[in-house]
Amino acid sequence: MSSSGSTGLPPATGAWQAGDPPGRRQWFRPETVLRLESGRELPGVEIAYETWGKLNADGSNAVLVEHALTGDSHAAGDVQPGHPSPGWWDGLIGPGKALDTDELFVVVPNVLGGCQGSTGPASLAEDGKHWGSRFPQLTVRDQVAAEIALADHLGIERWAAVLGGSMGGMRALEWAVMRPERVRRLMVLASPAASSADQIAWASPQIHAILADPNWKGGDYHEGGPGEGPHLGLGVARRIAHATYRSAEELNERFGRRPQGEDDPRFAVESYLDHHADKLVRRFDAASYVLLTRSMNGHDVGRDRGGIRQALSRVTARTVAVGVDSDRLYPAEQVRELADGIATARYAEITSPYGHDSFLIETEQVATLVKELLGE
Ligand SMILES: CC(=O)SCCNC(=O)CCNC(=O)[C@H](O)C(C)(C)COP(=O)(O)OP(=O)(O)OC[C@H]1O[C@@H](n2cnc3c(N)ncnc32)[C@H](O)[C@@H]1OP(=O)(O)O
Ligand SMILES: N[C@@H](CCO)C(=O)O
Repeated sequence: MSSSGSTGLPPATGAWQAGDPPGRRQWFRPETVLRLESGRELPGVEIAYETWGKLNADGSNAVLVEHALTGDSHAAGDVQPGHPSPGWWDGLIGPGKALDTDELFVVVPNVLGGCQGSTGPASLAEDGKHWGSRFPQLTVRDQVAAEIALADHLGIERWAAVLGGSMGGMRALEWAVMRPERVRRLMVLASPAASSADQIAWASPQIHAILADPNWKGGDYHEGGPGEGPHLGLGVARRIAHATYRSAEELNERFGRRPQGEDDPRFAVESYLDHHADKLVRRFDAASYVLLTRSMNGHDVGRDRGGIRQALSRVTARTVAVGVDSDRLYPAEQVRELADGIATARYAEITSPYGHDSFLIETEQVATLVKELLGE
């Protein structure tokens, strides 16, 4: 069982918490200390991950799926008594599905710095106390470095495919740049080669909302136990973020100017954002949210590699970069530019009213693209 302790949250409804049955989760603990891009060292790393299917004899059927900001290793569902637990890419992973687990060995790690089993600010450090503010800032490359150690541990020399959306797309792309020889195919969904000023700007009020919450306590709130975190700040952050994850057209069409109810003074769209905020604070740690958001802000494949073009020229994987026509956070044009920079890439576009979240919602379109890529 992981040494990850309380995430400082109210009781979770859907996500794994210390004390819950681990389900199909497994933990990998590298024997060596992880040396970070910053020069700092991170000891006691644990990576939680889940797998579906079986690795074949020559190790050629392994697929890595990288989750987005608030996702986790539970990409495909399973049902345990008392713990029915759907996965966030259920429609894509399973027997006979686009990622056919009768044929493929699908691996989904929880990102390093996250709060769903892998080591992060809410985990216990070697002194038995929560890392809290002492947890070092990570880069996307640090997160991939931990996953490279996991791949070594699992005996996977080369992934048949690495796929990810949004923050997961950043890790997928870094894999293909850092270890081109280990990535045969690559799918990057709704994700850029480098975070833009606009994306960093939207992240800024989210981070400040959490830091301004008196329960943030400089990042050292975890000792208070569940219920003591900066939930108000995290909820505000989620409201801002969730609005950027959907398109203006969808929100206007779906909610209009409708009030939530006769006795409820909120607009329906406000109630909708409140609901998503409430759900997130019950399943996610605010310090992980801040850390991962900063990792995304720092994402730039061109850093210390002679620029983006130079970095992308390293990629040898058969690549599809997928934009969403209604994505206002990671605009399709930015994803097209990414595809243009990779000699072995093509660009594809999801047509949807749902904005950035379409990579989680438009299962049929994503499935078609996945099948095409795996057939190449
Ligand atoms: C098991 C887990 O926890 S999964 C963890 C991993 N999760 C992830 O990786 C992604 C996180 N989730 C998300 O990003 C989003 O929830 C998505 C993209 C999956 C949601 O996509 P959609 O299916 O389009 O859902 P949508 O945004 O319409 O939200 C539906 C919810 O809003 C609620 N809702 C709709 N209108 C309103 C309203 N006016 N007031 C209040 N609530 C409302 C619905 O009741 C529904 O609630 P529920 O999810 O608790 O059942
Ligand atoms: N809804 C997604 C969007 C982030 O890309 C998430 O919460 O992870």
